[in-house]
Amino acid sequence: MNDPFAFSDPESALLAISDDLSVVTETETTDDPLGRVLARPVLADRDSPAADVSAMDGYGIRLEDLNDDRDLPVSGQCPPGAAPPEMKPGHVIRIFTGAVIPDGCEAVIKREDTVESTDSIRILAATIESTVAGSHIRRAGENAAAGDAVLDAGRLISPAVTASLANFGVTAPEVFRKIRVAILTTGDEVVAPEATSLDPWQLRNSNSVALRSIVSQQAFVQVVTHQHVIDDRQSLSAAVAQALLAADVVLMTGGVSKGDYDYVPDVIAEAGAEIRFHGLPIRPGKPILGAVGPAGGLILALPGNPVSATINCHRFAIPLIHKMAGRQHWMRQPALVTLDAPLRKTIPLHAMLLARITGPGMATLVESKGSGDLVAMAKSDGYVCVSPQEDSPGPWPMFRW
Ligand SMILES: Nc1nc2c(c(=O)[nH]1)N[C@H]1C(S)=C(S)[C@@H](COP(=O)(O)OP(=O)(O)OC[C@H]3O[C@@H](n4cnc5c(N)ncnc54)[C@H](O)[C@@H]3O)O[C@H]1N2
Ligand code: MOO
Repeated sequence: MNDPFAFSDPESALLAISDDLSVVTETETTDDPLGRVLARPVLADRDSPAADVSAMDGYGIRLEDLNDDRDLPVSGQCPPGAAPPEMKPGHVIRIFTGAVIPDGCEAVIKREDTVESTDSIRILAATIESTVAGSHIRRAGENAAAGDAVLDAGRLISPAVTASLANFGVTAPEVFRKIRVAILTTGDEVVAPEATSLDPWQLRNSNSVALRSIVSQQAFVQVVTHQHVIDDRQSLSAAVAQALLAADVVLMTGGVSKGDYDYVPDVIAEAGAEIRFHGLPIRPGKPILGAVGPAGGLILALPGNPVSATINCHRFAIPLIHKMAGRQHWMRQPALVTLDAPLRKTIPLHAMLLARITGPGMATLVESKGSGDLVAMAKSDGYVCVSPQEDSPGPWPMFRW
């Protein structure tokens, strides 16, 4: 591990390594696009809205018929889902939200701004004053004209985007293929979570589950393998080589610091990867290693301590995987929170501290015994990122699980 650090903060390390990672180019169409990354811009197939439509339930009127001294006869109905009827001069037409505006109709009056009788209405004086051409009318193409690009390539398909896709008739958009992730945990003391009779020197493999949970929250990730390897150099080399062939991203935990069995850095270098950083000024996670594989894949070797592995997978792997998945805006913009109290001590490192949301823009730190405290981590909503030598309550960025 190099000291001084190759980068002074997590963002610089992320930006530097991101430049060398390969970004997916292969595409596919999917009828289940939620959470995937759009590979091509989407163009409006028709004006949106397709015609002038009413924004309210009420009455369509010509401006010349707007006056306060008479009842206006209602000449007919203009419902949505039908071509608009003709509108006679000197009359209003009953119109409904979303219905197409008939020829000659210049404004819509909301029905609550009228006094309604059986076959006529009287418009309230204040409404007559305020009504202008276009009142409560949505104009054809005001959202987008046919042929306009309404969604850019590189957009994450959120629930909001699915609605827009459906509106423009795109049911199976072209998206980038999924990013393949391999998870390799290491350590002779680590046993499967199913294990029931453990020796005191054994512990269950929580890192494999944490990493899988974090990456699987992204619909554009496919976990192709998750494997546990003992601290044996040859087994580790074989597992890393295999993972690099099978996956775009290899996430490892354990064996990355300074112990006699910490083969991970050497094995990664021997696999032909270029190590961009080994050690960053962060806590937890100081021994973290980031490398770029021979084909531009990401290798992130996270410290074995469970809180460290979880936080740093979330902090480093997720934005980089977003970049590799083709997302245009891949660097996250976490919300700022203010803590309910100043920090008890300062450290010369970027601290990532487990925290719980207590209200809008407010959080409290979760008491924790350190980077092995999975009990504290389960009580947290995420972690706040505090700059070196700071003890102020913030505001600080908070990443939520
Ligand atoms: N001399 C030094 N020693 C250590 C340093 C250092 O800078 N100098 N850094 C410390 C820090 S910080 C961390 S974090 C750990 C990271 O070490 P490793 O990545 O080599 O991790 P291990 O030693 O393999 O394991 C640490 C800890 O985590 C447990 N573990 C490992 N894998 C799993 C898993 N899959 N699921 C659950 N728990 C796991 C393991 O049993 C250990 O208790 O190094 C410090 N030492
Ligand atoms: O990364 Mo270590 O987790 O600071 O204990």
